Amino acid sequence: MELIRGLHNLRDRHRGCVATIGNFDGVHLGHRKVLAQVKAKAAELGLPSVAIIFEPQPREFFGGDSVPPRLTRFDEKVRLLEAEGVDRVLCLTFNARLRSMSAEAFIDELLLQGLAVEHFVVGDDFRFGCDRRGDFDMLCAAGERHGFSVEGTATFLLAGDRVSSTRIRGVLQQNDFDLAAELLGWRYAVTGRVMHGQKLGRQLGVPTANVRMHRYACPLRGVFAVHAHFDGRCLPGVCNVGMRPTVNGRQPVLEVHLLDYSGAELYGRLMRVEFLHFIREERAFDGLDALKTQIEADIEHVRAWFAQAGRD
Ligand SMILES: Cc1cc2nc3c(=O)[nH]c(=O)nc-3n(C[C@H](O)[C@H](O)[C@H](O)COP(=O)(O)O)c2cc1C
Ligand SMILES: Nc1ncnc2c1ncn2[C@@H]1O[C@H](COP(=O)(O)OP(=O)(O)O)[C@@H](O)[C@H]1O
Repeated sequence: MELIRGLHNLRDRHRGCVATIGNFDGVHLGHRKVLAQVKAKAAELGLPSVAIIFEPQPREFFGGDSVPPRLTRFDEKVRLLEAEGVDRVLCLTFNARLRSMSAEAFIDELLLQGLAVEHFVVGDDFRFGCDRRGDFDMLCAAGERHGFSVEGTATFLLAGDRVSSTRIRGVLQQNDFDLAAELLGWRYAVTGRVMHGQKLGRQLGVPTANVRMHRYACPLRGVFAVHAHFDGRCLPGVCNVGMRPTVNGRQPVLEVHLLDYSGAELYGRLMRVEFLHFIREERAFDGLDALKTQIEADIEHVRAWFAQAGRD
């Protein structure tokens, strides 16, 4: 798989392909259907398949309060797209320039000059270009003029509803990790480097690996039973995702206490934290003693859950 960062890195050899475009946050089953359509057509035409994505995602560029939490960071998204067998990922930087690009320029610079697409797969509700003026009909008309075909994607349903990143965020917020895994095609996890915290954990007798999160973080809050993957190992743990009101935390953190771990320092390791089961909401405690008592109870709760679920 080839990752192309930005329109300016397109070369002549990238011309001629079957492409699709979107945020692909989560690379869920709906996305996979679209990618399967792209790959099938690419195979038929003997051309490479290309997924065009944005970084940041457009709503993150516009900012404000309504920015949805991410299901996948950029590198995870690219890894999942690669696993789906896409030949190329073209990542467009969503900035002021791209934002103000007209729909006509979008077709001309990206689809015609840049990629010379022969077939374009896109949802029939897809909007593009400055102020979202471009739509499916405009793409079809451009296709007829310039000799590329355009194909709409069918809505993909599972358990009666459309599979979408928004639906999956909602399912995760309800802590239904099994349904989320079905919709995603993978078990929801957050991956990041273990960084230094306030060193309070060890003092409390409960060391916690603090995992760096994406700035548009994670849709979850609370205490969970998790599997932590690092260095090719998978260990059970208890995880808190939240603001840590008891110690006046300022921003959301994700921290994992590994049950029965006494190995090497974890700082700097890449850790993947898979969510299995919701335990409770985060709370503000009246001091560290009360917090410590609760965390000890959480650890017992999680041990009992693993024992009953037979999952560790
Ligand atoms: C299982 C678990 C549950 C936690 N629950 C809460 C909570 O309800 N409220 C809170 O303020 N902090 C909670 N914490 C976070 C602790 O405040 C945190 O682990 C402690 O401050 C250590 O931070 P450090 O890793 O930066 O040293 C929890 C931590 C763990 C491991
Ligand atoms: N069972 C464990 N679970 C998580 N981290 C552990 C465990 N045992 C030792 N550690 C180490 O302790 C560190 C966390 O200790 P802590 O006092 O909470 O420091 P910090 O505030 O820097 O996270 C981890 O990054 C890891 O290197």
